[in-house]
Amino acid sequence: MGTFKIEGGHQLKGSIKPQGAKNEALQILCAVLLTDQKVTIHNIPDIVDVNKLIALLQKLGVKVASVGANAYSFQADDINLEYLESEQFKIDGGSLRGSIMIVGPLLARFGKGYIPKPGGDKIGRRRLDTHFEGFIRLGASFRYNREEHFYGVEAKQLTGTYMLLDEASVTGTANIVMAAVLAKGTTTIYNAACEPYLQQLCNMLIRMGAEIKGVGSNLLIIEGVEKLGGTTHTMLPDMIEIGSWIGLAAMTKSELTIKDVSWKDLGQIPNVFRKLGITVEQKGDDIHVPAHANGYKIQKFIDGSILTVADAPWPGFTPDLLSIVLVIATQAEGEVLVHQKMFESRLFFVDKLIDMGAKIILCDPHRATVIGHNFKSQLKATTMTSPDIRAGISLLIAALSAKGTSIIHNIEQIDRGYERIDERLRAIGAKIERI
Ligand SMILES: CC(=O)N[C@H]1[C@@H](OP(=O)(O)OP(=O)(O)OC[C@H]2O[C@@H](n3ccc(=O)[nH]c3=O)[C@H](O)[C@@H]2O)O[C@H](CO)[C@@H](O)[C@@H]1O
Ligand SMILES: C=C(OP(=O)(O)O)C(=O)O
Repeated sequence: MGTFKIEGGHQLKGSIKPQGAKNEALQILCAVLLTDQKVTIHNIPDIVDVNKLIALLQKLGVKVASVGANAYSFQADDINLEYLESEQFKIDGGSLRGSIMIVGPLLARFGKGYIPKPGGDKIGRRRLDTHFEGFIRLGASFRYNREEHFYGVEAKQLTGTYMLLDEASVTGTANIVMAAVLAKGTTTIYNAACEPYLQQLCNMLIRMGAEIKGVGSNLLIIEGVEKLGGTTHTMLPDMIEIGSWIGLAAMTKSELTIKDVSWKDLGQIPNVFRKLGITVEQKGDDIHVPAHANGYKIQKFIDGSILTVADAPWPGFTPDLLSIVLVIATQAEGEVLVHQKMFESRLFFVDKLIDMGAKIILCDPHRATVIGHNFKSQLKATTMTSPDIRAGISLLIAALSAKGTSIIHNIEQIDRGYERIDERLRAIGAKIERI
């Protein structure tokens, strides 16, 4: 178990460039299975989950070559389907969430897709019904081995159809889209997720020869094609990292510039932080957060009632930033209700913040009320364990703002989604060590 030692209470300064988006990378990497041609991908984040997926693709027979910093080419022209039936695949496929998205491309191109129960954060129930119901609608047969938690779909030929997804699942939509692009006829997907991750995936598939209408909306119409070809793709900056750095700047009263953020793809993110009282300035395509020497004040709703920040499928606010909202609210002036609607076990980490002196009432597994200190009382350093990726980064931000030296264990959770985080934070003045 890896550990960070963090000396808190220091102001940071400078600029930080976000990595390529983790959740986009996991979709895009699976899409290379849809063609026997070469696909070159730039701005791939060097993080544990993405590297695990690349290793899995290699074991499947995909030829992977480094073509520069954070850039690789992939060629899936000699796929080894036997790996899918190996014991090793059960270990590899079960070690991250993103592996679930190899199923759609494999099913569409090779007639079968298998996957063990995927890993990822333990943040509540994470069902896969949307994925498999979609494949079944396209004509696949489905089986599930309950003892081994092993899923399988098979079909000689997928056939386009109309489907209304039971929920706007991000990875579910990606998986179904990747199956439908090679199905026979027209597939209409209503209640599709439309996060920038998915827009990027659809645009890449279109460049590979797919016919997709409605990109960016919750109604996708896909005309199946026989074959897809190669392309080049560049990942967007990671919007969750961008939100994390806005929070980090505010909590540590630091002036930070977040470089090349792709403002047009940030949706509600800048405004939600503004509602928390944080100044988020647009400078070209950068975000500038000035030092909040006098703190920041949470806004109220027009009628004077307490602000609620809740998650929702895009263009709603992403659930992956709610843990960060929660931690920065602990030092704001005012109160906020954080409502995590999607996941039922993502707020339990507030215990650790309460230990550090934060005023938080966990109302139920989905809702926490935070009463900010307005920097009148500093959080106290402590020893903690990171339960999941976003709680992990939130605890790290809390530790950087706290008085004294904190220890965070289980930092593998943070490394799964944040590239060389200790090194990058040290470059802006953070006192953080990997021990
Ligand atoms: C690898 C990857 O891309 N992971 C992301 C992906 O996970 P993932 O694709 O696994 O998440 P889903 O979009 O399937 O669902 C997330 C949760 O929200 C619930 N739900 C979803 C949609 C909906 O309309 N109503 C509803 O209640 C689901 O039951 C589930 O509990 O999307 C999540 C939601 O943005 C993010 O937290 C994850 O970081
Ligand atoms: C929940 C997340 O990731 P995953 O879906 O990979 O567990 C996340 O990125 O916040």
